[in-house]
Amino acid sequence: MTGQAIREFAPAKVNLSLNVGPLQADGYHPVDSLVVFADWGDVIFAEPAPEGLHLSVSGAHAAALESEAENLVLKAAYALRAAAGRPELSARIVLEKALPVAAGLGGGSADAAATLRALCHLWELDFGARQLAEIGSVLGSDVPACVYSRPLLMRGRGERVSPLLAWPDLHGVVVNPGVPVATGPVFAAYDKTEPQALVPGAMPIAGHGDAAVTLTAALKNDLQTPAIAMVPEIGTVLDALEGLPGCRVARMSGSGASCFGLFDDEPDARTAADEVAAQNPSWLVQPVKFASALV
Ligand SMILES: C[C@](O)(CO)[C@H](O)COP(=O)(O)OP(=O)(O)OC[C@H]1O[C@@H](n2ccc(N)nc2=O)[C@H](O)[C@@H]1O
Ligand SMILES: Nc1ncnc2c1ncn2[C@@H]1O[C@H](COP(=O)(O)OP(=O)(O)OP(=O)(O)O)[C@@H](O)[C@H]1O
Repeated sequence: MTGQAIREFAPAKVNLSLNVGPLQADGYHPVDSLVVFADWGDVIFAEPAPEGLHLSVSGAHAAALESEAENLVLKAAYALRAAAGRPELSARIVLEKALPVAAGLGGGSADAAATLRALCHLWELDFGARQLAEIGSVLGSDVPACVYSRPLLMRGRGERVSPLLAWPDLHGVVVNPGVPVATGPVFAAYDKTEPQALVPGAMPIAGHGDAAVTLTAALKNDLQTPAIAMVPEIGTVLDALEGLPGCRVARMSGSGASCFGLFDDEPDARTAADEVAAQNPSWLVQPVKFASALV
């Protein structure tokens, strides 16, 4: 990459809560989810190229990805070019893949959203966040949320996002047991559990961390029980998090297998992360801050 490269952070998405309604005719489920983003994620670099769209992938989890043509980064680049009506636009893109793949952290969606932001800048296109979210919504249900990458409510099948203006920073630990989980089969397993009609949640208001953690503790993830039935390691991770001193909430994110624990402050979260990592050396354990000013 040259000095002209645009850098965009692609933070991990965590669903603090996830209510899921019954399967709709379009093959998707209505959701109501309180979503936050971590100071941990992938990075996208984009720079000018003489012609075409080119991607190279590096980083700890690069090997888990399929062909470059299937990568959501290139799909996002093509979608943006089409939306702009400018097929001649070109770029060289590098993805540094730090997030585990198929982990419930929205990594592919985060990469797609970061690509939209980076190329919009590189190509000097006049699209705002709302338009980028709309362009990205066909690539994945989590892409609109990832375009904003700040605390928000996600509704519809993921395409309706409402950023939360007064949600505080929170400290936590994200743990992934190393078992990839495909999203579709977890929703399908949920369908066998007689889903209830979705009751829209109220707009959460929590000006300080303690109120936000208390509010989060009262919520749930409807996919957690079916996911644990499919992947028992998720239950083991939740038991480990719940047993840590100072853990106020332990829950699965998205369709799993990643889970998070919330703690009162950063030192508590770091101590807990060290302890769970020491006891489970094969797990990916990451202390994080869920923050608003990430992208
Ligand atoms: C579980 C969440 O991560 C929560 O944020 C999202 O709802 C899923 O987001 P995603 O991974 O971007 O999902 P997509 O790639 O759009 O969809 C994968 C599959 O999950 C199922 N799916 C996804 C989203 C949704 N609201 N209802 C669904 O039933 C569908 O079977 C779909 O074919
Ligand atoms: N850049 C990318 N990063 C991750 N996965 C990608 C990417 N491009 C394509 N994919 C494909 O997308 C699928 C989902 O991967 P991802 O890591 O986004 O899952 P996830 O974290 O479970 O997502 P979600 O939380 O949105 O359900 C995988 O099968 C993967 O091969």
